[in-house]
Amino acid sequence: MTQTPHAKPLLEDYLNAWAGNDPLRTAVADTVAALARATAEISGLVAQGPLAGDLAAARIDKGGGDAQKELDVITNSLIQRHLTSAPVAALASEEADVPEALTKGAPLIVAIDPLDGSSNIDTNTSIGTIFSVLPAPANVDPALSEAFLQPGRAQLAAGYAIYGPNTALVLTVGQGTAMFVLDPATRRYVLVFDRMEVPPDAREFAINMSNYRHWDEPIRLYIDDLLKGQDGPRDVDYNMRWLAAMVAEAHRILIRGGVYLYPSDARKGYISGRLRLIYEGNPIAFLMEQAGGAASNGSSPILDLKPTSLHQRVPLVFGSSEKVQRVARYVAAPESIAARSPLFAKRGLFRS
Ligand SMILES: O=P(O)(O)OC[C@H]1O[C@](O)(COP(=O)(O)O)[C@@H](O)[C@@H]1O
Ligand SMILES: [Mg+2]
Ligand SMILES: [Mg+2]
Repeated sequence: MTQTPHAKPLLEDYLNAWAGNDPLRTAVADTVAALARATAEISGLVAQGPLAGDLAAARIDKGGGDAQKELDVITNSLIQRHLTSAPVAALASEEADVPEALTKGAPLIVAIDPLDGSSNIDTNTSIGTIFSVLPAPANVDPALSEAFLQPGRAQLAAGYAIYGPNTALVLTVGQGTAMFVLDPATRRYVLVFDRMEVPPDAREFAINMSNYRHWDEPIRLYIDDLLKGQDGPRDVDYNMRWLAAMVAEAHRILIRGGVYLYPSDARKGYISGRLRLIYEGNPIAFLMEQAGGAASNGSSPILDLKPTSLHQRVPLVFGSSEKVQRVARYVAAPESIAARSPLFAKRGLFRS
């Protein structure tokens, strides 16, 4: 007798099992399913590359490193179109100054980075989409920016799609971080990992080293100590990666561990780093915490921050919790770092 292989759960199965008969959860499940359909369509477009036109063509340069590309605009309107049939009252996007009103009276609002890693579009390297699902607040018009100024802990779901050699969707609805892969044959997302866990002891860091001279002293000292490898306080050699798309770094860290840093620096426009709190920092932080990792602005957990404006930037450190905590110790103790002598370089606070 031949055995029928167990069908692998689809994203919809996972969402339905989680939602049960709960109306709010069902709304979240429907919204995530709509976002997933949007990312599957984006994946098809990205796979065509230059055959789909000049997706990297420049649109407007908004400054602070945010040059808008053709694909930023296309993905933004595509996601908006998919969300019109979901229970979403308003959509905020990196690509729009103010939120867009969608379905009146709907219980949810969504914030997105429709295309993360725009500088990778024409190089055939990984890019992604990031999303954050929040409750529509009771007393504020959901289409106002104020509606989105909720701490990351209020998120009901968050995730990203990564368009790499395969397309994966990584999601949390607050019961761990799950990973789905888009089956190219069926165009459905299939569950691959139910509960991802950031491996605690990877020896990899991700930071844009070209900004070294612009960083504050604690970040320079932290990275200096990693670079010293076996001869320094960490006692082991580290490897460095920089993929220029945060989703790709987050994906690697969820699978292999390590730490990502985009700190504030002295360049014009980078006083609070580069990443946006509401639709980049918060969803990634939720995914990291749900996978046993952590995310901070160098001192406080990202999810505890109360946003003050829709497109607010935030210094961002995420990955294994032990590494995120160590960065915070460097940031909290600049005097002792400045005071340390070569004698103490291999012992004490910075070795722990
Ligand atoms: O070019 P830089 O400064 O290293 O920045 C790379 C960073 O910028 C980002 O691409 C910003 O995202 P967008 O492409 O959505 O603007 C991050 O994902 C990435 O980590
Ligand atoms: Mg981005
Ligand atoms: Mg973007």
